[in-house]
Amino acid sequence: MTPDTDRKRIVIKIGSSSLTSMNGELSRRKLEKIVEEVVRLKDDGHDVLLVSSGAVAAGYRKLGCLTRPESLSEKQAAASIGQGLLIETYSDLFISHGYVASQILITRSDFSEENRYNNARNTINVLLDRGIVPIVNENDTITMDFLKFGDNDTLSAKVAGLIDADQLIILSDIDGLYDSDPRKNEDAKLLFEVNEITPEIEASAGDPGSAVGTGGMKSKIEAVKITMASGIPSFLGKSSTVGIIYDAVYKNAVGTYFEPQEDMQNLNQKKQWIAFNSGPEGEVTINHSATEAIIENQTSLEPSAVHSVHGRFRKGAVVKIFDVNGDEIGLGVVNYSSKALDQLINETDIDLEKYEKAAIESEQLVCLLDTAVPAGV
Ligand SMILES: Nc1ncnc2c1ncn2[C@@H]1O[C@H](COP(=O)(O)OP(=O)(O)O)[C@@H](O)[C@H]1O
Ligand SMILES: N[C@@H](CCC(=O)OP(=O)(O)O)C(=O)O
Repeated sequence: MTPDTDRKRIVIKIGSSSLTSMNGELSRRKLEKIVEEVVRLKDDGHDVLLVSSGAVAAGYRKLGCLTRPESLSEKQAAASIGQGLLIETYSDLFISHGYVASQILITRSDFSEENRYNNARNTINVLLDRGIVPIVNENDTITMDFLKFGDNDTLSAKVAGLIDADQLIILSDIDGLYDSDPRKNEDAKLLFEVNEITPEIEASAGDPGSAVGTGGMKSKIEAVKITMASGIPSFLGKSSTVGIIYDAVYKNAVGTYFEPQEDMQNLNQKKQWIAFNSGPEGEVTINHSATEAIIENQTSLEPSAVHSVHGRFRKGAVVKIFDVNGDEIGLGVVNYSSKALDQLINETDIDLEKYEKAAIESEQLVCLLDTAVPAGV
């Protein structure tokens, strides 16, 4: 057991290609290998959470499909068969090593509601504190296409942020990020360390490499953008490399390490939720003089900063914030409903100072936004 200071929270994302054999069936041998490495980390005293794909891959043949289905309802039906098989296999394997696994199925709408987001964190904290290995997947069987995370890369980054993980390890069928898609360029070079997701890196990331993969390198880069902004180091490596998970934690693995720089954004949990999980309900355009406050200082704004209001939103909703040129400058939690704000800016005879004083006296919130996050973090 490591001393408590060395105890890390590790999120490991395992893609479909890392769990299936050549014919697309779930491979017990591959799961065994992953579980053995997780057990080594658990024995060292670390907390480990798995984000595991594989439900569709494990279920589609039993549904009677010869190849991974294209239609949403067939994928959902396949996941309904496969998710059970997946967890049963993991659970058996962990129990044989003396550990207990649990299943958590999440939809995007669970994360877009702040209370449910916080509740998910509390549940996972209890499980980790008691030594359980939570296994997370998207709740594929019920999620509508347009409401899906869609790929587990992004889900794993959001889960890493949710539980304030120390590291995210993404396992795939490739040994890291290359400077161009290796299927298209045989001279592509493996990048061992990345400190910033530049436009060149984004452009180098291509689609999935296998019939069972979903997100490809594109979604892995989207995921790493989230962990970078949250100050969480990430690693991308090849699942079939012996010892890869264990070695990645101790920085001995071959692959790509994504190391956030100290001067990068390090969003607290509230801001992470606003930036990556909330669904903005409306839009607010703010005056020129107020834009700096958001971009530079991420400070709150007073209602007098509002130029115009678009759409309907409730008090406490997340809204997109635009400058008067129509450029999106950030997101924020608004302390007024759209109706109240409309009234404030359209009532020409309103004495804002008096209004705000009265609001303070009656203990109402006076700032327009209580938390703001600049665009593009
Ligand atoms: N720049 C790149 N570097 C590495 N792999 C890339 C790149 N661009 C595209 N790919 C492809 O992304 C694939 C991994 O994504 P995916 O098939 O979705 O795997 P998984 O099922 O593990 O999530 C690789 O096999 C590779 O072919
Ligand atoms: N939730 C889906 C996985 C979707 C997904 O992201 O797959 P992959 O690109 O293989 O990690 C499943 O369990 O089949």
